[in-house]
Amino acid sequence: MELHVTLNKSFGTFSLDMAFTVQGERIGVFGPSGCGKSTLVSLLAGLQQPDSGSISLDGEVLYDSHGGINAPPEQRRIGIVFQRPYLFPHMSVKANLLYGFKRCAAANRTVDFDSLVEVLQIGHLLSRSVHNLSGGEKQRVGIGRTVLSNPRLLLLDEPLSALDDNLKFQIIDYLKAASAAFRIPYIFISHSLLEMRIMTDRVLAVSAGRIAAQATAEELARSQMGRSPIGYINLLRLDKPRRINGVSAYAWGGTELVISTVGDRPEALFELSSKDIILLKQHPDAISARNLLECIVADTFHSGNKVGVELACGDGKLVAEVVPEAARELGIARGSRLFAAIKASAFRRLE
Ligand SMILES: Nc1ncnc2c1ncn2[C@@H]1O[C@H](COP(=O)(O)OP(=O)(O)OP(=O)(O)O)[C@@H](O)[C@H]1O
Repeated sequence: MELHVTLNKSFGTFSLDMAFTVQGERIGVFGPSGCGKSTLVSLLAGLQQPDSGSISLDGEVLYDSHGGINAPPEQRRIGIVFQRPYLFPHMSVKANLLYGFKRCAAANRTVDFDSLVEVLQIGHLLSRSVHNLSGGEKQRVGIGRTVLSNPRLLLLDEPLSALDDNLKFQIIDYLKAASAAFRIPYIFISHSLLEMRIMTDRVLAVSAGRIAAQATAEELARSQMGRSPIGYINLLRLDKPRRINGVSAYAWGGTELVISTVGDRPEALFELSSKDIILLKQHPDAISARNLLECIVADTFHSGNKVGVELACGDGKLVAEVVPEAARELGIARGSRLFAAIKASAFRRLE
């Protein structure tokens, strides 16, 4: 997918003024509340008209204020998944799913109904009314209805914001699976950097109606580390826990991580903040932290008033943060050897 955009739109004191070109299949639009993310979505989809500018998607001009081009939403073939799915209350799940499909020109119908139902695991819901579906089921039906309208681009407008953590990760898997199965690129909109890192390859960072940066989510996470109260979040997918004395030990990077959460799942995603890793120059005699990892400094970076330290711990990678004075005292430089101490309780299970 290749998108060229130049857009201007003003409402009262707010003005959106964006110009960008972006290529890829998993694009993110990241920014705080009120920065203009949803306005961008509605301008791209043709739900609102810009004051001026142009939009071209894969070489096709959808909007051009100079050329007098303004393709209506149905011709743009851009599907939107909203924070809350607007399902038709008087229709069954199946009728809701088929709504967009029936309106889509036969030549554009590349998404097969049965395959979609399987990808989203909604076969058992088809004859149900939408009234008593759970939040996660509703969202799956909403995704299904949008995907079945056979869009060439999906705009995912904060589709996870109304869901609790557990459900969020289920829906992430369904969104990724549907986009991959039917080869539909997406633009994922969110104020969550964590979601950006899980869902996207390239991110447009938006601030006050402007594109502040275009980067990978990883680059953004590192650049925000020193300014963020939660630091840099290490994401660790761990599996096959062993239960020992009320804690779990997961194989990781050729060693083991001891985590105090005892889960029932064979595999889970954990987060660990860069703030929760203590670096030591020498092996201590004894330490209360249950994890003491021998590491090599793979890289360092500056972020705000902190130094980020990328650690290679066997085959595993972690990012820790220290103040510059600590970096000097520890002699931190690429290739230096350190110990990383992490409490078993510092890991938080995300799914
Ligand atoms: N139709 C409108 N009329 C007047 N102001 C509007 C209109 N639509 C949006 N705005 C204003 O434009 C700004 C950007 O709104 P927008 O909904 O695009 O932000 P957002 O980044 O999506 O925020 P959030 O994450 O909270 O949904 C806000 O200040 C909003 O109040």
